[in-house]
Amino acid sequence: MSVTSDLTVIMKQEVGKAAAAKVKSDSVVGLGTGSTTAYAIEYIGERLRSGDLKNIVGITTSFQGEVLARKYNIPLTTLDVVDHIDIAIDGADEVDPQKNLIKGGGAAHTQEKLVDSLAAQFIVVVDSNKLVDKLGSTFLLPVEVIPKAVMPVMRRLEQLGGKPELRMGIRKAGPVVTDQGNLVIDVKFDSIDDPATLEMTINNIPGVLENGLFVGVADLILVGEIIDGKAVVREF
Ligand SMILES: O=C[C@H](O)[C@H](O)[C@H](O)COP(=O)(O)O
Repeated sequence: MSVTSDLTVIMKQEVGKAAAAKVKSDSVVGLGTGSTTAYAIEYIGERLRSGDLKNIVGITTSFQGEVLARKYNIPLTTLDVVDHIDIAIDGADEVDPQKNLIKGGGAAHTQEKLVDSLAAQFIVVVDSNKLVDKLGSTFLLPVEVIPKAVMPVMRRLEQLGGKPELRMGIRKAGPVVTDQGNLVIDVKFDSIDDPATLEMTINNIPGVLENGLFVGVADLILVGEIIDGKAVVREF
């Protein structure tokens, strides 16, 4: 492992721990997806085990989250059963200064948007590499589509100025299939000037289930940074 990736892991751990510390007893907790949230789930599990945290239930946003929650003995519920979520913790692929996000690097953005947007408080956990001045600068925008809609949606995304490509699996011959059984188109936009409009425009294309723009959803961003060789967590 390189020095850079070692530091990234430390930033992710610290920010995950800081988010887990914000969970209160007797609450419903949205559990996001990804390598940073995985640390938050682990630390929530540790707090439950030590007795520092009591009587919480989690709502997961992916198969990955479900496996981790079970591993750390976090009781789970669903949105069929509860009518509110007190706090949700989730990662992001890009965060802009207005707290708008691109998510979906793990193809989980559809369930994530459902859970994160229902939470009374949505906390985002990222390392400092995820901060951008403008969304779309470093990351492609993920769009989940039903399989039959791939070609028409790609053509429409091109008309909107994007360069779409179907997400292919790593060590899998074929496309990535989401937890809902759909496919993901990743789109490069040269400049996302109006994320709110783009989010709505893409979601209006027939066959699109959800895209990875999260505009006006996040309440608090926790950023893991390395300052003078030490990991610190900054909030905004
Ligand atoms: O679909 C995946 C999610 O949106 C993740 O929360 C996002 O990709 C960030 O993941 P990580 O913390 O692994 O960078």
